[in-house]
Amino acid sequence: MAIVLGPNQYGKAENRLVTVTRDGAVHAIKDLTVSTSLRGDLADTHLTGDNSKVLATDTQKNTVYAFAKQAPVGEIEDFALRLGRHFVSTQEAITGARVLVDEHSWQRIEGHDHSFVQGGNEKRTTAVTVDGERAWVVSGVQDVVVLKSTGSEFHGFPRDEYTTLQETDDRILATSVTARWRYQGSDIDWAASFTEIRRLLLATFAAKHSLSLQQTLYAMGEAVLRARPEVAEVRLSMPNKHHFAVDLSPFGLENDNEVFYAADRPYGLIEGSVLRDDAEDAGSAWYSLPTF
Ligand SMILES: O=c1[nH]c(=O)c2[nH]c(=O)[nH]c2[nH]1
Repeated sequence: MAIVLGPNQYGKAENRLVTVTRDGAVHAIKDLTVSTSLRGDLADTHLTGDNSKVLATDTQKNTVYAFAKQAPVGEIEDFALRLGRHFVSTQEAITGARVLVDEHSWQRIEGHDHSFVQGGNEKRTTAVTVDGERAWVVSGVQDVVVLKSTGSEFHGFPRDEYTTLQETDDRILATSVTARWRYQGSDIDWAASFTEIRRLLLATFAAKHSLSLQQTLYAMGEAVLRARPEVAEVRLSMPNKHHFAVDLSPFGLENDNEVFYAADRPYGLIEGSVLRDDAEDAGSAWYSLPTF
């Protein structure tokens, strides 16, 4: 038996980067969390401690900030591609890079040139994988909390000796959508694509009469794939944020689907992928991404 080194990568995780673009008195900000990971001929440092091929994680961090100064950050996909290609093309031992960027949302305070309000927890995300000459882009949106107060049913499920859930033809449906979509190619109008995909996801959640959150999940992915040829696959992770109608009968009151207990845990967790059956292969696009 021999013991060998398996897959490995290393980098600087969660660099917090904020840029201010000064267009006269009117400023724009970008608030990003950037993680870099490099792969390649890295056995020496693991086996002997020889670091001659190890571009320090501190250097990777510095590169993120220097790149933000040297050219406009632009769309997160472009920024991640620039960084990933830089590491692979300038370090002989480095054959692959993974760059994750989360963009935190800020909105201008109405009428103000340089004051902003944070737009909640929602994040726009990208995960760029560079492997030699090839690159994969998986972008997404995280923690988009949505709720519909009707248009959702759940019934027809099996009843065994442990089943207590009542069937319902009218319930609240609420979830926090995390979606990631894999692009085919990298010559894409990232901003327009993101805006439209986010709109399609929300419009479908709202419009689809739901018989299960699973059905809603599939419909959301399908809507994106039907409308956006640049997307090969959509992965969705959607916690079912249960809202239970409160039993008001002890107080002599009827609850006509108006008063709910919003449970925070446990929650159903519905996850799935919707994809084209002729999509180009995913390579290492999803490798070590925090999706199922
Ligand atoms: O949309 C739903 N899907 C389920 O699988 C499920 N299970 C459950 O208890 N409630 C729900 N709702």
